[in-house]
Amino acid sequence: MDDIAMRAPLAVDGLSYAYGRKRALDHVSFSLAPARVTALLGPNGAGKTTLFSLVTGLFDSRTGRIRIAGHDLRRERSRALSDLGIVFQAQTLDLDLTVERNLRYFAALRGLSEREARKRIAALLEQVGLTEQRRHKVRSLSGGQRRRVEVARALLDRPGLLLLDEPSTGLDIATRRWLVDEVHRLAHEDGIAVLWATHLVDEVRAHDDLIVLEKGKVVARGEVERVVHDTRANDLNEAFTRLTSARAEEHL
Ligand SMILES: Nc1ncnc2c1ncn2[C@@H]1O[C@H](COP(=O)(O)OP(=O)(O)OP(=O)(O)O)[C@@H](O)[C@H]1O
Repeated sequence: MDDIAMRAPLAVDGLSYAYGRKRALDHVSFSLAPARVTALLGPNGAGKTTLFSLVTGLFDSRTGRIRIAGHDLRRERSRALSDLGIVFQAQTLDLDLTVERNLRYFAALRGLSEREARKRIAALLEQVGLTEQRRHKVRSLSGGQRRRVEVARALLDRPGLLLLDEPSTGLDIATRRWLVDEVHRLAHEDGIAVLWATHLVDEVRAHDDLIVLEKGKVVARGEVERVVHDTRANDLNEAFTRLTSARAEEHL
């Protein structure tokens, strides 16, 4: 790992993971730059969720290394995780609590003071357009509104790194568009490094960074335009098909 990667918002080096004999990640290495959106693109089963489980400390691997903002996840776990915000693929809010209560519990878990939490929650609810719904039970919100609450929750503790695991699954078009715009704004204006796992090519923008994962391996990495160019494709859709189906053929 070089010096820049050592201090990157996220640096993954030689990471492997297996479920029993099933290898899910195979020597994965990459680092993220601050203030950039990096799309982690891979077909179903490529290993995206496994990678997220390792980066969030849910799983542990003896093979390879993860550093968040320069802190080794294994040796300085709480410092490393304190810089991380995450939106999971599955819905993780308490449905019987109000929007505000959900956020306050999380703020307390993260060690925010009452005063700081109140200020931060008000600002974030404004930002995600849910001030009016703050006293509503989450159960009464639409899927899109729930996702907005989860984005607000991920940002409560001002993370330098934001992970989103297929966050647009099941969302309406307007919320999907909002999410893609909001995530880019957070990166470009607030300097957050974003890792966005998806299998939907249309959520990726030309100037984003890209990591293509296929069968647990990184098969392409770099700015989207560069990957498209290097694959001799006309667009990302074609590049993605080539990168992933070429691999599939190799395995036949
Ligand atoms: N608990 C498990 N036990 C055994 N194999 C698993 C388990 N979880 C995942 N796998 C396998 O590991 C590989 C990677 O799965 P993973 O869920 O990380 O991929 P993914 O890219 O997130 O896919 P998806 O887009 O479908 O969520 C797949 O082959 C999957 O079948």
